[in-house]
Amino acid sequence: MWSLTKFVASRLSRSRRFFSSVIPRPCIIQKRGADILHDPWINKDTGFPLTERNRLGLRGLLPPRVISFEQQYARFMESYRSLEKNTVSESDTSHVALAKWRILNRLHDRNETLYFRVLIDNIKDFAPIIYTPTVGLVCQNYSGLFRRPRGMYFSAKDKGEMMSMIYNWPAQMVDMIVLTDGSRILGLGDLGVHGIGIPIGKLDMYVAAAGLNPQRILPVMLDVGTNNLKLIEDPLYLGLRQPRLEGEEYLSTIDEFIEAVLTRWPKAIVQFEDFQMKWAFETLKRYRERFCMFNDDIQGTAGVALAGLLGTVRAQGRSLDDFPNQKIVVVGAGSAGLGVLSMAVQAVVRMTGNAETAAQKFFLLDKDGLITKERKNLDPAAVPFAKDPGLIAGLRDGDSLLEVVKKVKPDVLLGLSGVGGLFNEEVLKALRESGSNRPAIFAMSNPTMNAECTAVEAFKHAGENIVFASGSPFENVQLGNGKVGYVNQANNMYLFPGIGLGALLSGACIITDDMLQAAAECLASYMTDQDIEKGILYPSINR
Ligand SMILES: NC(=O)c1ccc[n+]([C@@H]2O[C@H](COP(=O)([O-])OP(=O)(O)OC[C@H]3O[C@@H](n4cnc5c(N)ncnc54)[C@H](O)[C@@H]3O)[C@@H](O)[C@H]2O)c1
Ligand SMILES: O=C(O)C[C@H](O)C(=O)O
Ligand SMILES: [Mg+2]
Repeated sequence: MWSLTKFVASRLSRSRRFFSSVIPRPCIIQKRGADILHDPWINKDTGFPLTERNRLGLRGLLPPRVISFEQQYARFMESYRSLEKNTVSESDTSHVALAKWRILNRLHDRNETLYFRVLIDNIKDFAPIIYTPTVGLVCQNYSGLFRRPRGMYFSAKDKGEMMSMIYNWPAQMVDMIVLTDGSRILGLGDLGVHGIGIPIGKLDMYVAAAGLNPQRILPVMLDVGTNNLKLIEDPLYLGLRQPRLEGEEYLSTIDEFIEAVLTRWPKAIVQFEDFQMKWAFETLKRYRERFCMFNDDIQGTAGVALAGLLGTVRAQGRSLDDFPNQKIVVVGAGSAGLGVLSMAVQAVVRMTGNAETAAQKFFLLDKDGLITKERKNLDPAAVPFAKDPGLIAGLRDGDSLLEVVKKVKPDVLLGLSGVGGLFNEEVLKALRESGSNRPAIFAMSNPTMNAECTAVEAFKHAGENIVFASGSPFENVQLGNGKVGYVNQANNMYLFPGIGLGALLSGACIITDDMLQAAAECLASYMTDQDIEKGILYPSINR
């Protein structure tokens, strides 16, 4: 009996392997009637054929005509495109972006199959709507836009209850969680519970770009209060109207949530997103050896920036071995800036075997200017990157960005400050004089308003020969003689879906620095010499 079972099982699994690539497997559902139409995971709207309407108790609950998936798709795209036609002036841009987000969001709430199909097929056009920059606008207006909840909300008031709450989530399995406490949403500051838009957008990218199962993802908001007074005073604010928890109280709340998640889904991967710097570093240190997690703003960003920096050396006509000789000024000593610096330094150490050389070529500024060893009360995470003041003649603690660019003459200016317009005309013109044959500008802060400069400004003031990348998307710039100034989107979206998918498929227990370094190098390696020569550092979003 045993061997017969084994024989049948082996036959079945072989035929299953053959057929699974050809025939879609049936989806067995317990629900019937209206419950199906209200479940976006299985709803097909008017697409249910008559046989299914009979079997599932849907007859009479839908208009009689069956509208095929393809017709529904075309109808959706037509309404979406008609919104574009209504844009008459620049000032309409954010209204139109929000209108586009609304119709995508309604589709998401109604019919996930169609939603993800249109998203995957039109990722280049739709990413700026469901993700950066429009998602920032959505978070800022969340209370007004809220119609239906998505994901889970745990709050400081739920202490002691989280273990049972986690079982309220309807899916049996969860592979990927994106978690935020809303304390630093893009460059928009503390948005409290409104920050849930970010985990939702990130997980949409996981499905669209990495093919994760949309029924096994979970966006989570951990609402520990907000220090944004405007929100606390708003009677319609949907989150806790109290100051943020601090210290042990804060950490024990996160601990309780993590314990609940890992009890129900021990293999779930957790991406920490948009935590203010102190908690971003603290939670990474606390959990990274204990379960499969990473901090996207520190580690994902670093990988994408490193790939861009490696591409830049090539674009300057130098060999990759020359990377350690690049002078790089990083503006912003927060979770993202420090993450980039530590990964870039690690890369140099790997190339040269010398930690001293590694630290020499990088210069770090925060809101108080250049950071040197003379700086008082420096955040411990920034200490390894503090400069020796005597390194370059006249370089002093607190030097302004303009002074630093003039004295250091960098090859790369990389902004993660969250301050729009920081790379002003004077700074960009000083970079032009740096002597680098092809200076690079990474204006990585999000959303668009917070970019350190626009693409047009960069090509205008720093010269047509630059390499340009920004965190939020900009159009390519038309230069003289019919030439094009290429705009790269240096955004962690190029890595986090792959990091999560890789961790999931490999069954990794933790995510190591070496894995992230490998991911960055892999991203850099996709680019051909022809792309790089044009100043293209990353694959197209469609790819
Ligand atoms: N492109 C991407 O993939 C990506 C990834 C992560 C973060 N970001 C963006 O980077 C920005 C910063 O994120 P973070 O998590 O590091 O924030 P953070 O608050 O931790 O750090 C901001 C840093 O900028 C410094 N700063 C502020 N004003 C400055 C000024 N005038 N001059 C120089 N430095 C100044 C602050 O002192 C601080 O060190 C945000 O806008 C975020 O959207 C982009
Ligand atoms: O969300 C993004 O677009 C990138 C990054 O994670 C950020 O915080 O800005
Ligand atoms: Mg982020």
